[in-house]
Amino acid sequence: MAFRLDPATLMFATAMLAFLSSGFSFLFANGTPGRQREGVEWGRAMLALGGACMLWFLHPMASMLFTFFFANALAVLAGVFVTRAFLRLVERPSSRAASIGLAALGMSGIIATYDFGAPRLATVLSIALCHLAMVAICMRRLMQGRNKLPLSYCRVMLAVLFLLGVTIVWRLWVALFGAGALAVSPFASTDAVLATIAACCLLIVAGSFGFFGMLSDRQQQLLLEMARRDALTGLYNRGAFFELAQQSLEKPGASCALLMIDLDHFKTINDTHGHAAGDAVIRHAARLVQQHIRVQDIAGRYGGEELCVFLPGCGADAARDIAARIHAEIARQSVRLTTGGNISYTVSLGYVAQEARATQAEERAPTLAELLGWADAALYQAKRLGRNRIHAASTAERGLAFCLAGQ
Ligand SMILES: Nc1nc2c(ncn2[C@@H]2O[C@H](COP(=O)(O)OP(=O)(O)OP(=O)(O)O)[C@@H](O)[C@H]2O)c(=O)[nH]1
Repeated sequence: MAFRLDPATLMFATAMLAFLSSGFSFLFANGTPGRQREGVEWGRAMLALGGACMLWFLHPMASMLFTFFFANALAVLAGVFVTRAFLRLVERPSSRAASIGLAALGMSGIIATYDFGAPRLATVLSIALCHLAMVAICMRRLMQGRNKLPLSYCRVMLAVLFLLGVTIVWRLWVALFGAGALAVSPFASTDAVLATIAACCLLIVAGSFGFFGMLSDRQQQLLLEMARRDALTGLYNRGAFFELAQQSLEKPGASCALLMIDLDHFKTINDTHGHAAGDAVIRHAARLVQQHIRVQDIAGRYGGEELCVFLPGCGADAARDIAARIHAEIARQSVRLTTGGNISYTVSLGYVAQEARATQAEERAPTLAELLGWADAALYQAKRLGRNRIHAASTAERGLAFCLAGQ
């Protein structure tokens, strides 16, 4: 017995699936910190797709305005929202103008048919072009952003989009060169029409699975990153700093440096301007430090008003340059308070630089605790010599820090 799906039943099932997926998308988006906008966009896409399928399903009992104009307009909107959701997912949100352009492309054929009596083929053509543009943009962006996205979900999404693209082209081909008017009706029981509705189901089920898989993975990464950051400054917290610096230190051979930065007379700033102003000063210093280091450097908040930076691959000269830049920039700038007025402040810096081990093979590599001890001893010297200065850990200070650590 030949098995054949009837388009109306398939359309009804697709509408129900889309509404279900839309509900889950909104729930998911609202339940995650920061109300994920890409989840909201996906929810809108599913709602529009469900609405379009439901209106098509109701075609025997509703007017052309609903079953043709609104239904096709919702199908176009679904494509626009899917594109917006993907672009947000890969952190390249689409502009309003681009979304309007995509919607206008899809709507042009619908308006030509409904208002100006153009053949229905114009509608099929404009919607197909709009949806093909959606598939092309989403696939391109997914390919570009695949290094940052979980590979398995990314593959699922690419496969779904590819199949969707193939069925759209097939349907367009049949509509252009196939069995005339029958081929363009969404209720024609042709293979191309059935395949298009089945591809919609695939987009809803496998597409939603892939999309939310990628979204929840990214959310997890975000939460992990937040747990490693200091809430006031956004730099790494003490634990994360130790972990990352230790990992970097374990890479064999290369030189490295460690910088300790302490705000001068910070208690006076707090006492004079209040704790909120003190917080603003710490944030300001952290921002300047972050601006003057390289991407591979690791900046952390060591405690209170003390910041630290691990500089992998940096010898003594480079470490001195970076310290000098931070020191000079902080002395040059002042913090503008929201309550009015400015605060000028200075910092003291201590650093230690460890040259590449290849040149001193006989020496044992220092541990992170030792580097921290030496940089701290250098910072103590900078404070003792009058503050607002940079001090490099000398051999004597290295010895002193060794003794203190050994006590
Ligand atoms: N506003 C604010 N103050 C903090 C924070 N953490 C630590 N402090 C304050 O920072 C001050 C540090 O004071 P001290 O250790 O005496 O250092 P200082 O006044 O900077 O003196 P020197 O370091 O010797 O120049 C203390 O009063 C702490 O209460 C913070 O997160 N926000």
